[in-house]
Amino acid sequence: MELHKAKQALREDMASLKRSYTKTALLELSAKITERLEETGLFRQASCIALYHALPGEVQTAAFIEKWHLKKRLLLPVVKGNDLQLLLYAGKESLKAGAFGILEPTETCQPVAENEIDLVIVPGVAFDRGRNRLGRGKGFYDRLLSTLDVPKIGICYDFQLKDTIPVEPFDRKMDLIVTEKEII
Ligand SMILES: Nc1nc2c(c(=O)[nH]1)N(C=O)[C@@H](CNc1ccc(C(=O)N[C@@H](CCC(=O)O)C(=O)O)cc1)CN2
Ligand SMILES: Nc1ncnc2c1ncn2[C@@H]1O[C@H](COP(=O)(O)OP(=O)(O)OP(=O)(O)O)[C@@H](O)[C@H]1O
Repeated sequence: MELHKAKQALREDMASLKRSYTKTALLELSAKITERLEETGLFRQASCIALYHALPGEVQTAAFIEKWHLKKRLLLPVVKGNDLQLLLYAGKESLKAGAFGILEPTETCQPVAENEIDLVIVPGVAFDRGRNRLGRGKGFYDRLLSTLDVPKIGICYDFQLKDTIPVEPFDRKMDLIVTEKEII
């Protein structure tokens, strides 16, 4: 299927672009991105926020999570079969490496009712100016977001932001995209 191939090609382009940045450079950009995120009304007004623990190459969130987790309720995803479950983050000791090596909350962490979630912060491989998102191609976030009627903010590096990306009917648009250079 053409669209599928175009998505795959874009994922490969992004992977090689990311390799041209050092870990330190990406950490500095991540700090700028999360500073901008903190200034948005959606973030300031939210008290219960679903976030993610980053993989290398994604916008890094570890410092941000530590900064905010005593001030707001933060949820992190756990891969359960084909779905993501969101559990309440309860400090570093409550995390362990799960599917794909991502730090995930353990079983001791509490689930939170969907209607209590105020905001979802979403990772992505690429985004576009129409606020579309391209993920890793497993549909985890597409499925999660299709059942959550909650504002979504995509965070990415400026080099991950394209004019347009391939979109399929099940892809969910973001309400906002935050990069180190702009908010869309
Ligand atoms: N930080 C972070 N957490 C997340 C996601 C994410 O994209 N980023 N997810 C969003 O879905 C879920 C996990 N899904 C993932 C899906 C694929 C890969 C991954 O590494 N894929 C490899 C290919 C490996 C394979 O095919 O087995 C790759 O992309 O190179 C990682 C996470 C939940 N947590
Ligand atoms: N709401 C949904 N319900 C069931 N399956 C879905 C849904 N959304 C997407 N999928 C399936 O997930 C697969 C992957 O979709 P896509 O390539 O858009 O993933 P992605 O958005 O890049 O990845 P991810 O959401 O994991 O970050 C698609 O083939 C599609 O069949």
